[in-house]
Amino acid sequence: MEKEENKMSKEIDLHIEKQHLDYVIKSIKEEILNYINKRNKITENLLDYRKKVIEEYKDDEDKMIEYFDHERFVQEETYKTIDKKLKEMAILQTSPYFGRVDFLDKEFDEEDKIYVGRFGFTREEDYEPVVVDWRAPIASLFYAGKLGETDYSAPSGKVPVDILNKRQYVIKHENLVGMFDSSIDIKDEILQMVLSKNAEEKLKDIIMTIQKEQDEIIRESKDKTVVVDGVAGSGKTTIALHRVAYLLYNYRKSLQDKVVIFGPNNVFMEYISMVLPSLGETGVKQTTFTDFACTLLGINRLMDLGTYMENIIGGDVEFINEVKYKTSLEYKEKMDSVIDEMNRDLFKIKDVKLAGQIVLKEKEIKNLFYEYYNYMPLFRRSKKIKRIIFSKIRDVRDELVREINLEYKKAIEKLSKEELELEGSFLELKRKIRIREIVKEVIITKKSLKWLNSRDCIDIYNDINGNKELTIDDLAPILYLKIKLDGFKYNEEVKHVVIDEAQDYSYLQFIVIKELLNPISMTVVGDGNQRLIPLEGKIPMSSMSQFISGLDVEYFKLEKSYRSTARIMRYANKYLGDNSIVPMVREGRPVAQEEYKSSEELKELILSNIEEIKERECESIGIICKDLFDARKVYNLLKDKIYIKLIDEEDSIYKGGLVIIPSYYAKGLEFDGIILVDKDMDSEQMNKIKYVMSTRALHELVVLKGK
Ligand SMILES: Nc1ncnc2c1ncn2[C@@H]1O[C@H](COP(=O)(O)OP(=O)(O)OP(=O)(O)O)[C@@H](O)[C@H]1O
Repeated sequence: MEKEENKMSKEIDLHIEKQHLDYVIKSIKEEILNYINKRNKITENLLDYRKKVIEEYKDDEDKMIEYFDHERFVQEETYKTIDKKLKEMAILQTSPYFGRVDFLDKEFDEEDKIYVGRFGFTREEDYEPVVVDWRAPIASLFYAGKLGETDYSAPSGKVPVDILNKRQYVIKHENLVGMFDSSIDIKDEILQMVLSKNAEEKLKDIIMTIQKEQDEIIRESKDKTVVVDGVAGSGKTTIALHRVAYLLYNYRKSLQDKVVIFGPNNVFMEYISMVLPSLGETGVKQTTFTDFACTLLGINRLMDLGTYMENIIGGDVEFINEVKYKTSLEYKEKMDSVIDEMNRDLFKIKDVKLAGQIVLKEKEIKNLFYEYYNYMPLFRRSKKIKRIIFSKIRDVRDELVREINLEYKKAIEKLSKEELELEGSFLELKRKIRIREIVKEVIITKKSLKWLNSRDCIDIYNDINGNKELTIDDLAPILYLKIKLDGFKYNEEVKHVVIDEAQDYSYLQFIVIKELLNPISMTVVGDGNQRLIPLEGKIPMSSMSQFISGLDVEYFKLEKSYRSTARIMRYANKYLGDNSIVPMVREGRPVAQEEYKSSEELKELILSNIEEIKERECESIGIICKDLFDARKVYNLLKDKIYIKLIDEEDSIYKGGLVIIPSYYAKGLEFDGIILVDKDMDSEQMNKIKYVMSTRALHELVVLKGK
């Protein structure tokens, strides 16, 4: 009986939900028409107005040009908003929402409910939203842990509520395909479904299944700098991008076009390029530190990432030691001491003379350098002081010329008419010669001021660096010199900076980003265990607040991987000497381990494993080798047997399917199945690489070990 009743009530519920969905979709469709009409109206109005203007100003070309400029601006601005709204509604129309929260508003003692979707939707004549944007403050109730008493942060302050129920929907092509109620964790069932799917070519958004610990980071206040240390696959990149979407939605006026994202390489930048557009956000600058710095510095020759990583992975001791040194705090101190020394000694200050006359005394110049303009960066100061000296030289020159002219005037005044006829032109010539001499003296004095010329910071750095080929580690120190010596500034306003794979950043990289871009806050995500670049001591990102001032830093940890199965994570953890139990959503197949003795055996093993993995419906398979040298060898073994793509340079684009990739380009990417070619001895460095390699796998991991 009870069962019957339950079934009945479920059916009624489903019916009500279906009706609600129909209502929402109908409303969206009406609103779309409404907006299209609006668009047409605006075009009509603009055309009418244009006609009038053409009539009025037909003889005034300037006015016409001015009008068309203005019209284009008005059109662009109005269409931008309307088009954005239309795009959002077109997406909402097929799947308007994915969640619902029923709650008691404790302030008004009133029951209420919200439907949460990818974008917000309110009918034009209404105030109450039909669908609430997932980024709106109240939508946080959907992502908050359990049912019961809690609150959310509204602009007016915290609002206490009692969550009564949460429901999650799967809506596809306007149809309600599934519906789940939950009293504990609403997202479990859907999460299982999402995670068991195959990897896609590009990273995707996770708005339907954001977890509580992730949501807290995404919704952290805009002035907080969040530093997230999370295991591989815990969603760090995804969270960072969702945080950007969240911040832009809630603080659009102050943040639009003022967010910069730094990623590790261009393969990765391409891989993440769809997340923000799918969340309706454009205009976010996405770059790598290398591209950013090289453009600013005008550097076009730099050791490429491949060669750099090969040197490290190949165990080039001298190179590795240099990397360690250049990324250390000690190197920053070295730059500081170079700057101090230049401040003290670069300019050998002396009296400036013109035609034997002192223009400016050494003491006066020193005073300008070390007292009056001491607050300025050295080369800005020297330029300023040079301008002052030049102007003083001009004064002295003018005075000397004035004296000569006066002397000449007096001399000719003394002459009689006859004498003037005889000597006048001679005296004039003499005057001109003397003036010319003064001009020559001015040129000499100006030339003698070479000691005041500033030096190019890249040249200064090349001297320090022994003119070696520049690598990525040299970019931050050069920028640092430019900031401190030239007073170099970035010419666009930036309010928020995201740094992904931040475990690889050096002290100076963080410092330079902060000083150049001067953001109010940052989102910094990384995983100490994935640092492939050698390092002495702790990774800088974990102590950011100690060496960077002016940021309100909050540290977070994420320990659950959503990418890999529990078995893959347990296997990968062994490379770190970590046997901790990993809480995981799915157990997965066992990790396969096989040995090979020759290239021929390796080839056969790879081919048979590809077959098997494909049979289990994995679509993307990555064969990961430690470096490019190995990757090329494996590629040559396979290329005549199967269609396979080698990712061998930073500009290669990953498009899913079957690829061979060196470990350092695979950072941040993921594949349904991974075949890990392991032919090296275990060392701390190699183990980290193997950790990165194995954690790229979602469902299957095969390790082929060379004997
Ligand atoms: N809450 C979630 N719901 C569904 N999928 C999720 C969730 N969190 C993360 N994922 C998925 O887990 C995978 C890993 O996410 P992501 O690449 O952001 O992790 P990461 O921590 O940056 O990894 P890595 O350290 O390897 O760079 C992605 O496929 C992402 O979509």
